[in-house]
Amino acid sequence: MAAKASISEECIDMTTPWNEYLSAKYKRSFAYQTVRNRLPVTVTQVVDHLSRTKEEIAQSYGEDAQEEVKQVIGYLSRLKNEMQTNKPLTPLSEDYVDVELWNNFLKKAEQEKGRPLLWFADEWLHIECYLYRRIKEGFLQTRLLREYDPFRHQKEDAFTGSLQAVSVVGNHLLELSKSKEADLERTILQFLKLSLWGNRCDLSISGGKDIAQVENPLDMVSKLDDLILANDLEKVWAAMNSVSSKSQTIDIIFDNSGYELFTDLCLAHLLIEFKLADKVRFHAKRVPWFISDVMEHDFNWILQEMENKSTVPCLPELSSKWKGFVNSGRWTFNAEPFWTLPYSYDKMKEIDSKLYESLGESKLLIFKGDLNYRKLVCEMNWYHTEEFAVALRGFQPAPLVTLRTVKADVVVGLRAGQAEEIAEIDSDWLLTGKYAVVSYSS
Ligand SMILES: O=P(O)(O)OC[C@H]1O[C@](O)(CO)[C@@H](O)[C@@H]1O
Repeated sequence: MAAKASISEECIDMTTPWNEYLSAKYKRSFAYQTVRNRLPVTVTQVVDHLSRTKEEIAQSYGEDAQEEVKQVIGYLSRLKNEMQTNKPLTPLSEDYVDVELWNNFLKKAEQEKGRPLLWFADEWLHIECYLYRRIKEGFLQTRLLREYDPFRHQKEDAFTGSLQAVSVVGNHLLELSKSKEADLERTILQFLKLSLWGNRCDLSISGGKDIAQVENPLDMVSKLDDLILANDLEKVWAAMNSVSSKSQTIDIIFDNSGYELFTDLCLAHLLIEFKLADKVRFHAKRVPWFISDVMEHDFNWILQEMENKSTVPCLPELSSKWKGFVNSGRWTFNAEPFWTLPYSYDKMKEIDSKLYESLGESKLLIFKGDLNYRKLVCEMNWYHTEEFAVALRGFQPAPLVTLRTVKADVVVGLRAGQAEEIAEIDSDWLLTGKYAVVSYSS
């Protein structure tokens, strides 16, 4: 079959049919809005940022970096054009750890479809992941900017803009961990909710605009329970509180930097302090991803930034504690390439059996955020009443939970009639992060 070129030929004026994969080919879907409007804006913002900061970049990376910035800008402009004109997805070419895996994926998809993948014809998950990986490729084509993260400044601003909320949560955490009378279950549930609602603060949904936690988060989370549409928090607590014969390791698969990362680390702190885990393994991204996702430098930066913030006394204290967790191996940081491949998690066993087996050693896997959710439920337009365990399609290396605010039009595990009731009062309910789901499966 020949690859069609124009978007108007490719796209159908309808919503996504039930039990189909989400795709920009359905014009009345969030996938379409994203590929048509939101992703080009993301690319433009990177271009603007590079143009604005090329002198600063040259100061840090050397004079030759100015030319390389121009080269990346040219590359990104061509990439945007490819997307906007529905061109075929081309193989990756630069030398990098995941190139073969990505190219195998693209080749296999082409064989199956009898044509290359197209921006407006194929699965949204694959397309959106591919865009972020191509942005990385623009930098890989340079000599000096291979490791440059064009979203780093936004991620750092997001944390600095949330300092007030960070300080409230940080003080509360220190009080609780020093208190002899803290109610373990209540405390863990509260911090699970802080980490859940921390996922509202992501830069990809806000189109990269400043997003910070400004409300008092302790007041906020106590009022939001009605907005958790599927709520397995009690089961999560039971899983954490159990003594597993396998291990006392808990894994957190990170989503965003900034305030959300801070809340995840607070939760990890309590897991160690309250002896619910003897080790917490973090999993993050190896390449700049969905604007605000955590990378190793973001993790290191937040610990350092906290150490330097002597105006907020709880932060240096927490930083020193957390650096201690890292140095003693009770916290480990991993950035496996699988997390920035396009695959949904039902494919992990086949594509990265080592990672699957390693996750299998865990007492509990905590998946943060919307994209992890999309990958868990294979990004299919399931009926909203479908069971979470069914949507996982066999992905169950260990007991797992998703802490996700709803920012894409896929959600499962609701009771009959619930989706219709919410849609009646809030037509955008799937897209704004106002609602959340906490779904557990063992
Ligand atoms: O940071 P999160 O929670 O994974 O969200 C990523 C966001 O990016 C999107 O994928 C759209 O670009 C949304 O579906 C989602 O809201």
